Amino acid sequence: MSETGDLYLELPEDDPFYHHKKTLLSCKGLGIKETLNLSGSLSEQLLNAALEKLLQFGRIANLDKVEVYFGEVACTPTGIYSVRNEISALSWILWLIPVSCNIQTHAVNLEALRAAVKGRISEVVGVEKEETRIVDSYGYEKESRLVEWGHNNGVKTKLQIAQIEGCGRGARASEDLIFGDVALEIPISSLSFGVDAIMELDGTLLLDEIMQAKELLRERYDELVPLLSNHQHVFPTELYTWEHYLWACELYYSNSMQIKFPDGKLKTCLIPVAGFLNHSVYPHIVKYGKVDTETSSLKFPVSRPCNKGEQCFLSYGNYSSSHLLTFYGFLPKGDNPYDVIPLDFDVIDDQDIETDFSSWKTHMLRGTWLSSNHDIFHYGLPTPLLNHLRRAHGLVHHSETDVSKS
Ligand SMILES: C[S@@+](CC[C@H](N)C(=O)[O-])C[C@H]1O[C@@H](n2cnc3c(N)ncnc32)[C@H](O)[C@@H]1O
Repeated sequence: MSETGDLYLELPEDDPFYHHKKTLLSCKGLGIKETLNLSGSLSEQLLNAALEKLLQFGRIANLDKVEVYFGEVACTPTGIYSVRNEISALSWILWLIPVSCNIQTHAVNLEALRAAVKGRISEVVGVEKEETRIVDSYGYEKESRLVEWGHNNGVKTKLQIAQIEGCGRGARASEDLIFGDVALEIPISSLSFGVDAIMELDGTLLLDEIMQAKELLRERYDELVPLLSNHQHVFPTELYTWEHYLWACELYYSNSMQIKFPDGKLKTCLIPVAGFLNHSVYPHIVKYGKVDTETSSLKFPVSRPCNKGEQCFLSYGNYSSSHLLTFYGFLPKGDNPYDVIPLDFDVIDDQDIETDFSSWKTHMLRGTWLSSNHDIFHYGLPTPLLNHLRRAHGLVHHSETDVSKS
């Protein structure tokens, strides 16, 4: 925000879908850099217009691969691409609006804009909310002991563990949470279960299970690795270490999260308490995974309100329902925008494709098998796929299919 009351929006050049997003922005009459003037006294109408422009930009800036691919056709009449995208776009806008400003009129406008964005955040999920039936709170001793261990080791949480119908255990808000509230904060020192944390489980069946599982993994590793070392050219020793093997198993057993540490390294961690958070296509927590260097902790802020007693959901990632079923053993409720079928086509021999950055090299279709709407025309064919098919049949020259020119 400048002294003149301007708010600057910019699509970062290192965005992995920069060229596609640039094209989508231009379809909306927007550039990769936009300025929003918030000076003077703004009428409600002007403020709404500013919010719409911010949202159009924010939605496109926050699209992921699948959303970019279906960008044109997926956008609903309300302008929403997906619940995940809408939540990310609105929270991106909130981070962008400065919290303070010396000039009184600008400050009033900023406050009104923040209030309007917060209003939209509360409305995003609306009737699609996931209903949660709590079976029991803190019903099991070992979960309570883990939470207690967390408290003693600097874990701060506004969540309670509960037995939830259809989800096993889950986490629910122990107080009303609004945008930006940190639902869970784990100190860097507790980002993986150490020996002392595991020893908290002493005397429980869970500890036996963990120890047995670890022993079994070690046995399997000890059996396997000597065989691999006979074929070093295929299985280089440095890749088949005990640490790498454990890492793969942790992933396999699905409770881990990929966390970026202050040294820039990505590590797979089993995070206490966070491991109780269930997944939803209408998540509360979407922005996590990087250690905050100022506090040396990992924070899980909510991006939409979660009322006291409501189950607090995380987004595990942009996974299809079949992936969630295969690797996590459950089907998410509601229409999952990541239910897509990848399509494999031969590359078309067209020189323009090499130079056109906004051309797709892989394609996909929306999978309707798990959707509540099986109507064949509900999703339609995505524009990049149609363009590819037209080019393959020589119906149109590649450059003519550029959406910005259509
Ligand atoms: C990280 S754990 C979450 C805590 C887990 N519910 C428990 O009882 O320990 C991931 C597992 O939770 C379950 N889960 C996560 N989200 C779910 C959902 N929306 N519906 C049903 N089960 C879910 C799946 O079994 C998944 O493999």
